[in-house]
Order: sequence, then C-alpha cells, then structure tokens
Amino acid sequence: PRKIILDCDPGHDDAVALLLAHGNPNIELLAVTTVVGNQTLEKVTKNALAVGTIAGMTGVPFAAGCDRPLVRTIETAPDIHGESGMDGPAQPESAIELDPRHAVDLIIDTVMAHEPGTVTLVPTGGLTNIAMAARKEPRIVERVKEVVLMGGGYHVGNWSAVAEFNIIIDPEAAHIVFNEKWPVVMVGLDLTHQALATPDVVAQIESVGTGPARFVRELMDFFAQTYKDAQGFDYPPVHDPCAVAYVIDPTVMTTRRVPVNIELQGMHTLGMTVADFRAPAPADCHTSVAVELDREKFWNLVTDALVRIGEVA
Ligand SMILES: Nc1ccc([C@@H]2N[C@H](CO)[C@@H](O)[C@H]2O)cc1
Ligand SMILES: [Ca+2]
Repeated sequence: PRKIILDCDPGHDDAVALLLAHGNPNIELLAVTTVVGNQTLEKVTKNALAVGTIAGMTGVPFAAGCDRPLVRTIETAPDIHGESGMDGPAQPESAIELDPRHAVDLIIDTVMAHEPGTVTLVPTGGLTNIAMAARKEPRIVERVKEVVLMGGGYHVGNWSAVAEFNIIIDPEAAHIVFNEKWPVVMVGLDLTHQALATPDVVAQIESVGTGPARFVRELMDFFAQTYKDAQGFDYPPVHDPCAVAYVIDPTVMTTRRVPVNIELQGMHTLGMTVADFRAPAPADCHTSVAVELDREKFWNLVTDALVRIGEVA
C-alpha cells in the first residue's frame, strides 16, 4: 500500500478525502495533520477529529499544526464551509485524543521513521505546515516519495481570477513547497472542477446506506447549496479526494509534466500557479499538473471506500 500523511483543513471535501484515504485498501494512512484554512485551526481540527470518530479511525495519530500563514493574515472560507467549517451534518463529539506533537513535528518524525522514498505527503489545505516541515528538517525533501496536493490551477482560479484558495492563503508557503526539489503533483481546479457531485453521484453514495455514507450525503447537500450561492455552480466540485484518488490509482487522471511557480509579487496575479506548457519541459522539471479526470473511476473509488468502512458502531 501507499503510505501517506494527509494534511488538511476540514472542510467538506477534506472530510471526503479523509474517508477515501481511510477506506481504500491501497492507502496506509500514517497520520492526519490539520492546518488553518477553510476555518480557524481550532475549528478544522475539531472537524478532523469528528470525521475520525464517524469513520471509526483508531490508531491513526491526529496533530494540529499552524494556526496562521507564514507571513499574511488568516483568510477563511465561511461562505462555502460555514461557521463551523463543516456545516450541514450534526457532528459527534470526538473521543480521539490529539497527538501532543505539533503537526510539523509529526510530519517530520513520520517521514524520518519510514524508509526513504516510501511516504507521500497529501496536502489538501494551505501549505503552511509542509513549508515549515521542509525548513525545520530539510532531509525530508529527498526522503518524501512525492507531494500530491490539491491546490492551484493552471487556467482556473476561485479566490481571485487566477488564484486558488489553498495557494493564495499562504503563497509564501506554496512558493517554498513548489520550489523544493521533491516531485510535486498539482491536482488543481482544472481537474477538481470535473469532480462534480451530481445527483447520480449523490444517489450512488446514498445507496451505500451506512452512517458514514449518510454523513457524506449531508455534507454534499450543504456544499451544493453554498457552491450554488457563492460560486454559481449547479453541482459542487469535491476537490480534495481527487488528490487521494491519484495516489490510489494514478490512471484516475491524466497529468502533464510542466514547470510551475508561484506568483508572490503580482498586483492582479498574487498566488497564481504559473504553469509553463512550452515544449520541451526542462529535464529537471519536478512538477506536474493534473488535466483530465476519469469521473466514473473516481466516484467508484469514493463509493467503494464507504462500502469498506461499512457501519461504524
Ligand atoms: N470557495 C472555496 C474555498 C476553499 C475551498 C477549499 N480549498 C480548496 C479548493 O479551493 C479545497 O481544499 C477546499 O477544501 C473550496 C472552495
Ligand atoms: Ca481543503
């Protein structure tokens, strides 16, 4: 199985990413870490623990990380995720104890404890924790197998005309992560806007008929409403599980190996993931971007994970 660390800011779609990672047999979820983003660190951490409880995740360490970006002030997304960061379903109180370590230390300890080239980092929020880990322990950069992140967009933005939320809330952190010499697979909005939770998809998920499946259905109902009101989408794009799906089965999407860098100066382009599609890609290009999603394969992975999780007492 692929060993991963999920660094997230639940977040309706982060919750689905967590369930997919937990339920899929090809994934060994070594740790779950949280970072400020969709909501404050306290709220997204509470939400992550709630999902862990709903999914019956025992034995996986959860640690909270940075509560603000490296340089800039906090920017959250209540218009999409609500005041709690995961509005919609009722949320259980969680019995899961947080790991006493800071997320940055849990990430470093976990990567250094496993064979080089075996641990994949899967960030689905801002990149603050990942950047801090690379600065505190530079040896993780050559030790990590790859960084498969949900973020950015080579032709699409959602927080500005050209920037995506996970990148623009901490562009300095993103600049660090994209410029370290580890392989980076950018699963951006170009890809994730194809992962729409259409009625047939929601029905397929509902048909699993378990508590966790009902939880996902309720998440999608809220997410659909806010995405319609805030961004005019008929159906909500479920971004974050796309990154996990790529780790499970890279054939679930096509990718292109292109240089990508992060705009830090632009008046109109701050936080843009600038992808250079001019051929040929430089020999030392260590970044690639996701292009086309196999929707059916993707949603079948999500549904299968829920079937495998089954009913949780
Ligand atoms: N409008 C909006 C803002 C933030 C997000 C979150 N950021 C990423 C998509 O931009 C996902 O990780 C999701 O959790 C989604 C929509
Ligand atoms: Ca997220």
